[in-house]
Amino acid sequence: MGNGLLIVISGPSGVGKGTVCRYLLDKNKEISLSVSSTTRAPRIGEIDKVSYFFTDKEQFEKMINNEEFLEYAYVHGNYYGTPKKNVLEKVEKGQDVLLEIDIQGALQVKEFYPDGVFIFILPPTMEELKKRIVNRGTETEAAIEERFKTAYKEIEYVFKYDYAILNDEIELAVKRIESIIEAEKCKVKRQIEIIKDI
Ligand SMILES: Nc1nc2c(ncn2[C@@H]2O[C@H](COP(=O)(O)OP(=O)(O)O)[C@@H](O)[C@H]2O)c(=O)[nH]1
Ligand SMILES: Nc1ncnc2c1ncn2[C@@H]1O[C@H](COP(=O)(O)OP(=O)(O)O)[C@@H](O)[C@H]1O
Repeated sequence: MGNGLLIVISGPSGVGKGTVCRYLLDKNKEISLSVSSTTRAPRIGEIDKVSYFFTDKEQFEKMINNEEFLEYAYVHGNYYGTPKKNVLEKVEKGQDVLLEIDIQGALQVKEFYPDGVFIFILPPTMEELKKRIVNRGTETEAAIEERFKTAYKEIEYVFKYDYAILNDEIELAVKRIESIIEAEKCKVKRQIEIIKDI
């Protein structure tokens, strides 16, 4: 059994990463989601240990010092990190693991795991992106402005990724990601053992 896929998804705030990932995971039960730790306060509807491991700055910094993170970053005034535990073990056991993380984190993952599949989600337009952040209704006006301003800088990093997915329609975006996963699994380098056995 070869390795599973380490799928990394990034994109600006409000582009629909969370929504697209939820649809993808609902339809593909074999993909496991890496739950991140964060010092951000939970939004209404978010569940501790399911949406994120919600923690405080002191605890997070302790985890950094104990090298408990695969990667971490400071985003929009808060820490976010992928707990090391499980992710690589799962991939090595052949399981596909999904990381929904920011660009700084994705670049760290790419450094030591270049075999990952790096996907960037794009909005149809910047106007639509703004509309989505505003309509989600989870952020203060200042937080919306901060996220929107950062979005312009973030989008420039699309060129560091393997794939760009336009999130115009959720179902279409999910289908595009499923096609990428399918194609990645067909790569010769991922089928060496199967090919040898023919
Ligand atoms: N580096 C890193 N970024 C993360 C992690 N978890 C979430 N993020 C990113 O942090 C950013 C802010 O996430 P969040 O507060 O949920 O806000 P949203 O993007 O507006 O939904 C997003 O770009 C997430 O992809 C993580 O474990 N590591
Ligand atoms: N393809 C889409 N078309 C219209 N609205 C969308 C689409 N994808 C997501 N949304 C909406 O945009 C808002 C932001 O989505 P969310 O998944 O929270 O983004 P992110 O995780 O990237 O910050 C939510 O209100 C969501 O319902």
